[in-house]
Amino acid sequence: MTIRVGVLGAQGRMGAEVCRAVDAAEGMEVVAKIDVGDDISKLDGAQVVVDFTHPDVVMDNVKYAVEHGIHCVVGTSGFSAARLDTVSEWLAAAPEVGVLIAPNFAIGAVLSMRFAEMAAKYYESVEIIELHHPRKADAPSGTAAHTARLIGAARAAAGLGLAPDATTHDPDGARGALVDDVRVHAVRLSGLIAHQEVLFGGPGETLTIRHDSTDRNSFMPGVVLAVRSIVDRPGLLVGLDKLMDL
Ligand SMILES: NC(=O)C1=CN([C@@H]2O[C@H](COP(=O)(O)OP(=O)(O)OC[C@H]3O[C@@H](n4cnc5c(N)ncnc54)[C@H](O)[C@@H]3O)[C@@H](O)[C@H]2O)C=CC1
Ligand SMILES: O=C(O)C1=N[C@H](C(=O)O)C[C@H](O)C1
Repeated sequence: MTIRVGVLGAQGRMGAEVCRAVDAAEGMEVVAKIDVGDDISKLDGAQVVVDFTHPDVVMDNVKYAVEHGIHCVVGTSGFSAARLDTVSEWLAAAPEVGVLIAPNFAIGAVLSMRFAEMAAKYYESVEIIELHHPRKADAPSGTAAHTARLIGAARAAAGLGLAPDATTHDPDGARGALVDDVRVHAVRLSGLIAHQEVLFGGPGETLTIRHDSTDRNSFMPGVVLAVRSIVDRPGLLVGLDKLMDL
C-alpha cells in the first residue's frame, strides 16, 4: 500500500526537498503540498504529514494533524519540554496516531548526538558550537538544544554540574547561551548549511565531535525512514535514533 503524504512548508528549503524525496521513494507519494495561504484541510486525504515550517506555527499544525488522525513527522525546530508535554496530551486523546519529532534527520548528526551523550560523563568541560546558514530563524538550533539536554542529563547523572569557568565579566554575552548547564554558541554564516561541534575537555586532552551537513539531501534518508516507520508507531517519539538500530 502506498503511503499518502502531505507536506507542510512545501515551498521552503526543506519542504521542497522532501516533496522530491518522497515522490522518488518506493511505496509513498505526496498527495498535498501546503504552504502559507493554503487551506490546511488539503491534508485530509493524507496518512502522514511531514512538517518543515516555523517554530511559531508548528504546534497548530501538529494539533490539526493529531485531531484528524494523521501521523506526523516533524523536522521543525523549537520543541521545548513543555511543547513535548502538550503533544503528549493531544495524543492521549488519539492513541492510534504516531508523532515523531526529530531535531535532526541526518544520520551523522544522530550518531554525533549519541556519541556526545556517551562522552559527557568523562569530561569536566563541554561547550557546543552550532553553525548554520544566515536565513535560519531560530537560535540555538534544535539540534544544539537537544544535544545540550542529552549532555546535561548525562552530566547530572554523573554528579557533574556547570563546567569550570572563571569568567566574572561578560557584558556582551560572549560566553554564549546556557542550555541545561551547557554553553551553546550560534554562528550564522553565508556558505554554511548545518554544522555542529561538541567540544569536551579534561586534564591534558580535548575531544571534538563534529558533524557537517553540506547539502540538504543529507536529511532525506532520515525523513523517508520516518515516514515509512511512523504509520506503525503510535505515540510520541523524540529523535530519529528511536527508529534506528543504534
Ligand atoms: N530536523 C531537521 O533535520 C531539520 C530541521 N529544519 C528545520 O525546519 C524548519 C524549516 O526550515 P527551512 O526549510 O530551512 O525553512 P524555510 O523558511 O525555507 O521554509 C519554511 C516554509 O514553511 C512555510 N510556512 C510557514 N508557515 C506555514 C504554515 N502555517 N503552513 C504551511 N507552511 C508554512 C514558509 O512559507 C516556508 O516556505 C526550521 O525550523 C528548521 O530549523 C531544517 C533542516 C533540517
Ligand atoms: O534550520 C536549519 O537549517 C536546520 N535546522 C535544524 C536545527 O535547528 O537543528 C536541523 C539542522 O541543524 C538544520
